Amino acid sequence: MEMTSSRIHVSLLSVRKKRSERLVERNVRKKWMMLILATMLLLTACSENGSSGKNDGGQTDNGNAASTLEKAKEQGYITIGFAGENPYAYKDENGELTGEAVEIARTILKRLGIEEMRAELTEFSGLIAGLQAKRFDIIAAGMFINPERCEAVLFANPEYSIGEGLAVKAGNPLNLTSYKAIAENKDAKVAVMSGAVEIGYLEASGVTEAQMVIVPDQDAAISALQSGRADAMTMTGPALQSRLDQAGDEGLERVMDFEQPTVDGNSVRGYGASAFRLDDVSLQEAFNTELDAMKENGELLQILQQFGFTEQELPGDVTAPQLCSPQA
Ligand SMILES: CC1=N[C@H](C(=O)O)[C@@H](O)CN1
Repeated sequence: MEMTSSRIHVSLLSVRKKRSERLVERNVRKKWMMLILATMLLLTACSENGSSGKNDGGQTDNGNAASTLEKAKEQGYITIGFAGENPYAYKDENGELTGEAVEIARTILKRLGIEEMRAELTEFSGLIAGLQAKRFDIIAAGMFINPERCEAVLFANPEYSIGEGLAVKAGNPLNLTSYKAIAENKDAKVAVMSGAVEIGYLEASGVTEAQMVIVPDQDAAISALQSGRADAMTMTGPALQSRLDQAGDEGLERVMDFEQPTVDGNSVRGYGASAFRLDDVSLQEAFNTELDAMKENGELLQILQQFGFTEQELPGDVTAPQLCSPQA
């Protein structure tokens, strides 16, 4: 009897042991399943956050917690990058930030619920890098839209359109009336701002690197002309006129019969716009909606006119996607 009871006890023990082993196995399996599931979820989240955010049409802001637009609304301000170039974006004699790009952006941002605009002065050639590095959230400098820049930033639609200008010493001693004329006189030197589209236009016209005096900003361009380091300076027509007016130097003059440059047989008329980071699609779309309304109701022209632009300089129906396309 005793024998039987001890056998029963042993067999009960072994049944319990097996049951507890099965329980442990089941728990281990469950933990593995949960681990695999968590890894899969983590990988999916990482791949979504890691997407480039590049605007390839219809894509929204990437999976970051809050978009730049939402953050700006929440904090009540947004920072713009500008290059101190009259009449696009500059500080006036009272130290107030203004210019066509600034006032258009200010009006639109207010309508988007962003009351305050802060500003970061940056050399023109550093604007795109500054935007990408998040030193500011918008470039408001009247920057021209072109396919190369569209690879790096997301442009709003253009707010104005303009041609180029050339200034020389009074009397135009070297008879420089076009970029081609500069190219043909290898002794002639032209001052041009670093990072500006004019460098490409000059190259396309045959002007060599040695003929270009590359300067960091437009003040340095006029200084180069005044000091004789350059025989000419080039920049957009309105920027050129504003520099000449400000300098009031009788020793300089604007070339009135300047022949606008062409690249590949096409006129290089520039279209200026605000620009955002590539993944700030919601900000760009909201900005464009307000800009369209301002084109329609005449407000855009009113702002442009305050800075010397006329109806001729309105951008018409030209859009950023058209100007970003290499065939444009
Ligand atoms: C308003 C402006 N446009 C040209 C550009 O976008 O490169 C340059 O002339 C710099 N300033």
